[in-house]
Amino acid sequence: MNGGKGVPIELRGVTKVFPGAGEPAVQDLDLTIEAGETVVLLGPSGCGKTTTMRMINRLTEPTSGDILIGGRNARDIDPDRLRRGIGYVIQQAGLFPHMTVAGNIAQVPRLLGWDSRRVSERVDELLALVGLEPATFRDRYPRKLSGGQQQRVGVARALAADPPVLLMDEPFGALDPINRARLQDELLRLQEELAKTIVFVTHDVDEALKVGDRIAIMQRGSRVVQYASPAEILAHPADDYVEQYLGGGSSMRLLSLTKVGDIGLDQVPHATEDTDARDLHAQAEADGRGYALVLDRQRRPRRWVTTAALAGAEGTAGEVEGEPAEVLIGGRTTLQEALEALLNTDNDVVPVVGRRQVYAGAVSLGTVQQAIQAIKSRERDRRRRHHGDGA
Ligand SMILES: Nc1ncnc2c1ncn2[C@@H]1O[C@H](COP(=O)(O)OP(=O)(O)OP(=O)(O)O)[C@@H](O)[C@H]1O
Repeated sequence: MNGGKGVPIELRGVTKVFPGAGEPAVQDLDLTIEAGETVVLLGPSGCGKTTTMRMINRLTEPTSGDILIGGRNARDIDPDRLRRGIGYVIQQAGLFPHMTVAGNIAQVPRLLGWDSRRVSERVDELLALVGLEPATFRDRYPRKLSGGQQQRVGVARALAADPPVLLMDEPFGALDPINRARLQDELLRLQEELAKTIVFVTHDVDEALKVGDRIAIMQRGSRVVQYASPAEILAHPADDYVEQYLGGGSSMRLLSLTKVGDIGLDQVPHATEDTDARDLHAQAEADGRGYALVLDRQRRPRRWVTTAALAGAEGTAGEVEGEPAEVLIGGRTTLQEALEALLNTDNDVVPVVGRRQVYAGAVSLGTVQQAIQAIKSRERDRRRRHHGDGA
């Protein structure tokens, strides 16, 4: 396996029976993970998530079945070599206490025989990548770091040799909620850049929904009850077990998953400040909402004006008095955040801006509601098609 972008992983009929155990920890598991995808294994304690993950890097050997990584059978790859191509992050980082941060990160590159200059450049690059100032952190010992910092170093270490695959076993499980959310955000950012194939174990539903491209919801014996995107799982849980596991609030969760830039936006009457006020007035009248948005010449939202103020105005739209449009949201804002913004302004819409704050549309309560309904019906159709095809 060469470094770099993710490769697919395929589990075929994988079973693991631990010696002396009554039932298999993993039974006849089939799972396909696409290249560059983050797949979350989600399920209750003891259902077999960790065992499944540890078979991918051969820390645990399957009793039967095949695991293909980038098309090659893991069984045919020397375990040490295999593990150098697979970054592994565990809860509480598992850093070596007697080694500095740099020493910990440099482990695999040194094993690979990189020269010391290349190693130290890589260490600094990775520290910066995970948000730690290299000069401050490279020579520290793990005990001098907070839990969140240790976990960042753990991620840097796993990425050291640029492996195509990352296994993350409850990586943020020991962190407080704020640091946990922060590291989840960082992981999403990193993944956008690196496109590794990531297998991520958690039993936290919100974490799974946030970081997963797809989620495998498991029961005992690693039996997969549903394997689908977060939106599909929320819109259409496969059965009562999944529904219970999600614990309700599916629509609320869809709000926190969906980005404003991905939904159909509303349009409010709008014009740039050099437009004739009468034109904007005509637009506002036709719209009937009672207000319009004036943009500056770069099309950035500037102020709200009422239809009444526009009526009879003779000059340009920019000369009409109004309230400054202070609350704006970007396309990467979640619907949940957009709702908060809506609740915190006196207006019933919030303008959405794109690059360079250019006006792109607006969000209202109605827009949010329609978006959630659209997601649900889209997922329903997808499901129907899927079942139709499979019949
Ligand atoms: N080394 C082992 N020897 C014997 N049994 C084991 C071993 N490792 C795991 N098991 C058993 O296999 C089953 C699955 O364990 P596993 O750790 O994979 O579950 P998990 O879903 O990751 O749980 P958790 O969320 O608590 O980590 C459990 O019944 C566990 O007791």
